[in-house]
Amino acid sequence: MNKIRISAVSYTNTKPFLYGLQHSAIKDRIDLSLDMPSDCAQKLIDNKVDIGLIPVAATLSLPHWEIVSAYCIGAVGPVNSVFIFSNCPIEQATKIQLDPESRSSNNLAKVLLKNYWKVQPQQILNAPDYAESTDPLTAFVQIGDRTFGKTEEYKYVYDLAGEWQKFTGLPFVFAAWIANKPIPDDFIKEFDQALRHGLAHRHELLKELPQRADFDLEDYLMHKLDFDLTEDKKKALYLFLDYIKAL
Ligand SMILES: C=C(O[C@@H]1C=C(C(=O)O)C=C[C@H]1O)C(=O)O
Repeated sequence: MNKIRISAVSYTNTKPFLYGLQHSAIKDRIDLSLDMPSDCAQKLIDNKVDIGLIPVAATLSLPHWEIVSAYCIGAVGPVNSVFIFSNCPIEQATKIQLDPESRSSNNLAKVLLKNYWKVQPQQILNAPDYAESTDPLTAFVQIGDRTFGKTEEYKYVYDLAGEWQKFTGLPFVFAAWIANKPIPDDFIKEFDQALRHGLAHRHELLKELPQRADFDLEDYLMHKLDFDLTEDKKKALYLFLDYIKAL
């Protein structure tokens, strides 16, 4: 049988899932690539893979999509790796630079700016200096490992999963395991078992990861990230998609 092609996120947040896949027999049934989230989405849209751990915002670009796992990259409150960094209070920012690696968080920033902070700074895609701001009125979105240890560098720091929870009272789903075609039930079952195995072995994984003085990896993988795709998270996912459509 042909292998199932899978694109997963290349950040630390996905390492528990990778640990599970690599320590399960399913590794021989998959062809796995690691990509930045925007590329996970594009590969699924272009049918270069069958399943992707894709930013949920990208489902709006798929003619057909199905959630194939009970797990996700989510958070209940602050996630500690998805931020708007700013030199001024967000209500005063005139420009917001978006992160080219993101699809969900860029949209989450847009949804919150419009509906929660009720401001409309100019949105800048692909700014040459997208990962920093020296301008007093320019803020920027940043996701993933590049944000680790960066919260001391800017005067105003907004954790977007935390802000979403203040706005809606709900958790948030950044990325979910999504297929662009029907996947055999036996594969889905084995795949989810492997992901569950990885989540159950996060302490073993943490021993393999290089520790950092400026970021609490254990707190991040054990507490800040919340991997269960609960009913509340699904509710949040569909609400988020509705907000994006209304942008
Ligand atoms: C929590 C995170 O979630 C992510 C954010 C994504 C996005 O903004 O599109 C997509 C996948 C996840 O990696 C993170 O990257 O820090």
